[in-house]
Amino acid sequence: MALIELSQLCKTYQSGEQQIKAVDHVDLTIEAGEFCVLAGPSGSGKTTLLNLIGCLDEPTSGTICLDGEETSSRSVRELADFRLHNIGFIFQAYNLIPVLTAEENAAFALMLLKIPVEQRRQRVHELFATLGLEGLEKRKPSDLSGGQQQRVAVARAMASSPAVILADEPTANLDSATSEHLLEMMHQLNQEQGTTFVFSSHDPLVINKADRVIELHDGQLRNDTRRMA
Ligand SMILES: Nc1ncnc2c1ncn2[C@@H]1O[C@H](COP(=O)(O)OP(=O)(O)OP(=O)(O)O)[C@@H](O)[C@H]1O
Repeated sequence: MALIELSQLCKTYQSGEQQIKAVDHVDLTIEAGEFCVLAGPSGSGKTTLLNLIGCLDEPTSGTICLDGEETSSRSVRELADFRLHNIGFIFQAYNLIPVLTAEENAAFALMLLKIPVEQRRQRVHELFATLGLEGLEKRKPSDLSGGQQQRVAVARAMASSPAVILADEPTANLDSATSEHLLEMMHQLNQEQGTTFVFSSHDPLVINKADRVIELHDGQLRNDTRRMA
């Protein structure tokens, strides 16, 4: 069974008199364990599609099946619960909570999942070691560099070991060395833990690292290329 199955998916925005087809009849299947990127020029619908997959937005028409179940059959509460248990989201602007420390931000989903405090600390400790964030646990986001904030956002997305991580332009605000390091860590998590990654990006670094490149153009799926390992 496919992890993500999109069928004739559409999202149309109304902008004044104009209708914008941000996602236009997309059929797409993503299996568990894939490391893939939604590529395409600015405005091609990458973020919109990622938000639809992540249940952060609702389609105008068409269906989204996650783990065999249609999202439209779930209530808002069930969707939020599904998201909490199964999906990690890395936002382009990190979206860390400014009043919380790095470790509190990373443990946020674990807190919502009511994981005991010692287990939360242990998990965040492991992730911070993997992501090279040791010593930064007590810092607030404003006292971290862009790359460090991005890695805290990755730790937050990884903390509950979700089946899938959706990452919107994860390298957009990072220098190339930091981007490469981050991608290498994500690839390692994909290989070792089987976590599915879906990126949106037009960064060649991300596109070259992905095992599958799904190209969008004006909201439509143009090309879908798999690379042999
Ligand atoms: N909330 C919105 N209201 C109206 N139009 C929108 C909205 N969100 C996105 N759009 C439009 O939908 C289209 C797709 O936008 P989207 O952000 O998904 O593209 P993208 O490929 O992620 O672009 P970028 O690479 O610049 O982030 C664009 O024409 C955009 O202007």
